[in-house]
Amino acid sequence: MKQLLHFARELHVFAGKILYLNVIGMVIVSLLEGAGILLLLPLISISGVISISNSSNPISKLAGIVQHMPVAWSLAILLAAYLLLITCQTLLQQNLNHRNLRILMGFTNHIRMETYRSLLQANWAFFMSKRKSDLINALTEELSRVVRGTNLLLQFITAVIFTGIQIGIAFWLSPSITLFVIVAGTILAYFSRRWIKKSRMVGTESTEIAQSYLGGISDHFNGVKDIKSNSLEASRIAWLRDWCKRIEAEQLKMNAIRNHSQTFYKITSTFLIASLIFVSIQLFKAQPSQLVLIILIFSRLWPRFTGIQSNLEQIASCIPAFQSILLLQEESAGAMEYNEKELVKQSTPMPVHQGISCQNVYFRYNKQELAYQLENIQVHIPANQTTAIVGRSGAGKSTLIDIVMGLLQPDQGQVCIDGVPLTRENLLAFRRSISYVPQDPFLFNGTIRENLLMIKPQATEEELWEALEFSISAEFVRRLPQGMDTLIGDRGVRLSGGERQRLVLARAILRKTSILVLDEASSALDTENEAKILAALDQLKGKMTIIVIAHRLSTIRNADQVIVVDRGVVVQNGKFGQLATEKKSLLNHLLEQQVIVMPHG
Ligand SMILES: Nc1ncnc2c1ncn2[C@@H]1O[C@H](COP(=O)(O)OP(=O)(O)OP(=O)(O)O)[C@@H](O)[C@H]1O
Repeated sequence: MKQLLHFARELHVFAGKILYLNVIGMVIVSLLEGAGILLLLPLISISGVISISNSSNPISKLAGIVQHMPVAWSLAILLAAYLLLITCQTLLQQNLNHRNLRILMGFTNHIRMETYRSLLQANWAFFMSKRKSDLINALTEELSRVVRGTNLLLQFITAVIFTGIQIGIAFWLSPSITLFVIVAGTILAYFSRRWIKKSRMVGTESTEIAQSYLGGISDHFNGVKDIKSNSLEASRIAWLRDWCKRIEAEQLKMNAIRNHSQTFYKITSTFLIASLIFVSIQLFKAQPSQLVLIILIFSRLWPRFTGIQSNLEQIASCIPAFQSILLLQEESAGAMEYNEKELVKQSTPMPVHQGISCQNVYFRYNKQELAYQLENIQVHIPANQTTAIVGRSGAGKSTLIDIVMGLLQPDQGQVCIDGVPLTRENLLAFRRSISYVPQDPFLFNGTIRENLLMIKPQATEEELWEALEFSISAEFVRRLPQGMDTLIGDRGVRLSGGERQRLVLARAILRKTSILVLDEASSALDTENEAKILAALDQLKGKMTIIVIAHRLSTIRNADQVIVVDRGVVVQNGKFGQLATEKKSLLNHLLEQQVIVMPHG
């Protein structure tokens, strides 16, 4: 219940005054409904079905109001009052429904935004520890369950208010009978606890099942080429068949819980009404009119009461979704790289005058393991020069770049920019001065123009073409049927690997940052285009700090500095010409093989 209370509190903080107004509205609606029921009594009395005695109980008083009027008059007055009450109640109810929906949408959008914002502000290590599909599941399926849960919570509040007021009216009419029903209702609530508990357990299972579905489906579409070319269809079908069995079992279990509880509620309700009538007549000697009214009230009240029970069950099944969203928010807040204030404070890129240095940097991915992926790294990357990082596959090149960009935090040692340690105080400003071209470039499912403008929304047509020319993309873009407005498909699938890389380079150039980081960015290019890009990058020499993970001999020839990494340690560092002549060195060995390193994946 802790999580539910937390969300109820959040709902309270978010909606504040509107929530109170709605609660007042609900009280009025329930009072109107109660009054409508009370009006039925004088009507019954006029009709002569039941005669109201002249005793002093509230029912007799109510019936007495109209007893002395002519029948036609009293009937007309009562019916008009009844009509007015019901009209007011319906209109107010309609208005409340609309306001409740606004609270619901506003609140769930608030949770959505908060969760997404905290995810965006989380560090890279957090994302490496999470399954992508689990995060997607949280932002889609789990959030929609939170919407449902919030809706149920609002319904629950309404039901509790309605029931409370109707119990109040019933108490006014007959305290003893009402007390009897409250005791019976409490016993019913006590026994229904196990269904609430069971619903919650099945709800946890639903979260896991939804996660495994999304995980499996995204694995499928990420690896569809592998599946097709390696004939793995049968194993995928087997996976889906297993999943279908799980979801079927889960749904049946949920339905069984609902069926059992509903059957229990129905039978006990009937038993209770029967006992109520028996007790009223035999023990409390109730008047027929009082009995009719009590039955009237409770025949309306009971469905609400049992409604509250099933409402609680459904809320319980949504609690795991609340929990997982809350956990995600907590985890991402714990991994927060920067907050809103820092985002505003560090909005301008940080200039780098002397360079970036790693001082005694140690790093390991798994903090429980003894082995480090990077050990005692001491390197200086001078500003406005080109630094190439080389080494065998798995040597630690990408990890080193991630440390340099402040994506990963060293376990020991530090990264300094112009001698100033890279901390939360300057991380964002430093990151704003970097353009990064990864191994697997990220392109949106949109047009080439949209993909470029995403980086710099106010870029002019001239600037866009300039960036495309620089990255040797202008020619192929011109040849496309809609030029820059051509749709490039999911992650740019309609383009070749080399075209994708060149576009991402154009995007990086468009940002006009002072640091350009290329992680094996030219691997998918043919020799001719690679030569052109290298020539273009050469023009940037002295104007930009370029860090490149190099896989080909050609890439590092023009570098001002080469850093050779092996098994997490820097084994050589210096000018290419000098390092290449060192006999029996790793660089020499790699050069002899003509390929610096085979890219992984
Ligand atoms: N997320 C991770 N969790 C645990 N270990 C990791 C993770 N990423 C990389 N490693 C390990 O860290 C080491 C260095 O990996 P890294 O990706 O930095 O190598 P690399 O030199 O860039 O390789 P390649 O040239 O193949 O891309 C490898 O042993 C790798 O298995």
